[in-house]
Amino acid sequence: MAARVLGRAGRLAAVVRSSALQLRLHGSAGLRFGSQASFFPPLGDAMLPSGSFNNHVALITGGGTGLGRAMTATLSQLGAQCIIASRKLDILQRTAEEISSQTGNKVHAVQCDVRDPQAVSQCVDQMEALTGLPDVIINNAAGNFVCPSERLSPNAWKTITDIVLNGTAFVTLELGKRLIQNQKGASFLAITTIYAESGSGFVVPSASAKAGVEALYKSLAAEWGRYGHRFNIIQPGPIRTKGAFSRLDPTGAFEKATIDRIPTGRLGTPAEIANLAAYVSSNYASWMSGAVIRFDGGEYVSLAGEFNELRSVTPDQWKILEVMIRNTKGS
Ligand SMILES: CCCCCCCCC/C=C/C=C/C(=O)SCCNC(=O)CCNC(=O)[C@H](O)C(C)(C)COP(=O)(O)OP(=O)(O)OC[C@H]1O[C@@H](n2cnc3c(N)ncnc32)[C@H](O)[C@@H]1OP(=O)(O)O
Ligand SMILES: NC(=O)C1=CN([C@@H]2O[C@H](COP(=O)(O)OP(=O)(O)OC[C@H]3O[C@@H](n4cnc5c(N)ncnc54)[C@H](OP(=O)(O)O)[C@@H]3O)[C@@H](O)[C@H]2O)C=CC1
Repeated sequence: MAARVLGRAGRLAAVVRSSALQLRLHGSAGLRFGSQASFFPPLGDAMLPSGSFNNHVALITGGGTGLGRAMTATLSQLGAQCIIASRKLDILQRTAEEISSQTGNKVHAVQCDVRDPQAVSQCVDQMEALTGLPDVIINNAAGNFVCPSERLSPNAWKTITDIVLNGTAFVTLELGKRLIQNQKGASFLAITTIYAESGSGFVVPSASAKAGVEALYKSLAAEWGRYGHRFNIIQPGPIRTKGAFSRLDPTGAFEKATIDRIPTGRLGTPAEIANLAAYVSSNYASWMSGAVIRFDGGEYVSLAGEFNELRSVTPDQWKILEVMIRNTKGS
């Protein structure tokens, strides 16, 4: 009897080993990762009641493209007057016109390189003249690319950390000081990433800078509540944008493996993060400050758990593994 069980167990161990190998080579074995996505359909409509941002002014850095554009569209649809700011004025203007014509609410385009504190100050001057100081600030602008750290030049390091950490700090401090002077409250939101928490090889300047942004926002949440300011952080998982995917997965080789490890079986969508950003920035979230919200379909915990690859073990294989485990006597 024992020999029979051990024989079956040996065969099963070979099957399990070979499944794990297949999984590593081809991305899926046993349970099909990805089929579960049908349980988690992305919804595209604005979630908050219409008019939630009436009489609100929102500044979105990097609002001309990708996730910033989606956040701008949602806030504008909900009644906000938006200002989008980044380096490329032509792209900003095109986005501003498209969104304004769809929502009927004005979107202003303001050129600003967030690495330059003087440019940031001028951008805020321009904004004050156009709309007055904002109620909502979303620090979304970023730069990134995958690169082995030993290939990074000092200027490559400086470029990313200047956009992400210094840029966020310059925008936040400039607006914070003026808001305080005017005794006006505001919601500040920073878009970071899940690896701000874990760190990650091959995007080390971005990981370091995003971790700094999180420390900045958590610190100011504690310090500036007394001025009526809330500070929150959203850590997105992978959401397809040209800006991110062309610099982080230029050949598309990692997309399938990425989706396979996401428990909800799919990438996020710009509209989903826009809804979350709108909620966090709205008065419905007026008690939320200092929060770090991971929004990644479960990717972070999936990457973290040492045994998570056992998802590829089938129910029949589990029966045999259980027998093997139960038959173990002593240590
Ligand atoms: C599904 C598959 C998985 C993939 C997706 C998973 C995503 C999950 C987590 C995602 C996190 C995402 C975080 C993000 O931040 S994405 C945002 C990406 N968007 C952008 O980066 C937009 C803006 N970017 C840019 O403008 C440029 O890319 C830039 C390089 C960041 C800045 O441009 P600019 O100021 O013009 O700088 P340059 O003069 O071109 O370069 C400055 C120095 O950097 C060096 N350098 C540039 N590119 C590279 C590279 N690819 N490798 C190495 N070094 C690089 C450049 O050489 C300069 O240094 P110097 O030569 O020493 O002067
Ligand atoms: N997409 C994803 O999977 C994920 C994205 N994120 C984060 O989401 C945010 C948006 O990224 P995403 O939409 O994907 O990528 P995009 O490249 O579309 O967005 C980045 C924006 O930052 C602006 N920007 C870059 N450098 C500067 C600068 N020096 N001054 C002002 N603006 C600048 C760019 O505009 P311009 O070139 O005109 O300056 C661009 O609009 C980023 O913070 C990113 O780190 C985090 C995790 C996952």
